[in-house]
Amino acid sequence: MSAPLLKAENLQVSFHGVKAADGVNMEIAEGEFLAIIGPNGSGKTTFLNLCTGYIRPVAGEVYLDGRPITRLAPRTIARRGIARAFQIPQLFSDQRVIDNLMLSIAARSGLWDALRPLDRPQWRDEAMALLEMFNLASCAEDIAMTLPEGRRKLIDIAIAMALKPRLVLLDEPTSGVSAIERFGLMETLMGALKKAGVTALFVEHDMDVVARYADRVVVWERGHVMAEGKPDVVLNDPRVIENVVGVA
Ligand SMILES: Nc1ncnc2c1ncn2[C@@H]1O[C@H](COP(=O)(O)OP(=O)(O)OP(=O)(O)O)[C@@H](O)[C@H]1O
Repeated sequence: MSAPLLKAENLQVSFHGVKAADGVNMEIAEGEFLAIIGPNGSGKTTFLNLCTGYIRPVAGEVYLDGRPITRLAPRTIARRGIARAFQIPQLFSDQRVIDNLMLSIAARSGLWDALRPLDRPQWRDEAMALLEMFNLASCAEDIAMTLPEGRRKLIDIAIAMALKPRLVLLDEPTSGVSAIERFGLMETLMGALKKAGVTALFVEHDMDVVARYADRVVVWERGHVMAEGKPDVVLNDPRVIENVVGVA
């Protein structure tokens, strides 16, 4: 079996005595779509922060392709191939969608400066290709804040894809999106990631979304993994139903 793309080993971190990571061990294989579920405050977002360098553990390691990344800066981790989209989309809301994309591409290439034009043909072409990936080409000229939350979430993920990641971490991709829009959003999102060959780890509270889109599920409880496996098995585990599914 090939080495995992990402591996976490015995991660530990506390905030004011609360163990937000209490011996986290988990792996994700290349190409996998992995869902993280768990009650509020169980440490799911903390885990994403540990994987992306936003916080550092007091013990434990995170490995990407077998190399430790635990104490690297967020920018360095992003360059190594882990991109992230947040629960609340991190967009320049008063800018056009295409500008949001071009800014990210320009920042990645290290060529952006405020005194030179942002709209360059090669950045525009790449931005349009990213928007097309997520069926967003028709809103390229729209101001980001005028779009519904589902589209804003997709734009945020398209921006994350500008980093050409191998792994994307998605914190609640369907939160704030209506039940009607949710499956359309996930269909577009997961279809695009699969086509691009990108591995995905997503935190999710909607168990129907998890059941449909996750290859595997890990269940968080008080800072560690309490169960994992195929969605149809895990989501029917009485312990998971009692602690997570029943309260989601
Ligand atoms: N930067 C921080 N400073 C202080 N406490 C924090 C910080 N980050 C997380 N915590 C605490 O750590 C615990 C785990 O929080 P975390 O946000 O990781 O949980 P979660 O499972 O993502 O919750 P939710 O489902 O509500 O988003 C909580 O008690 C939270 O208050």
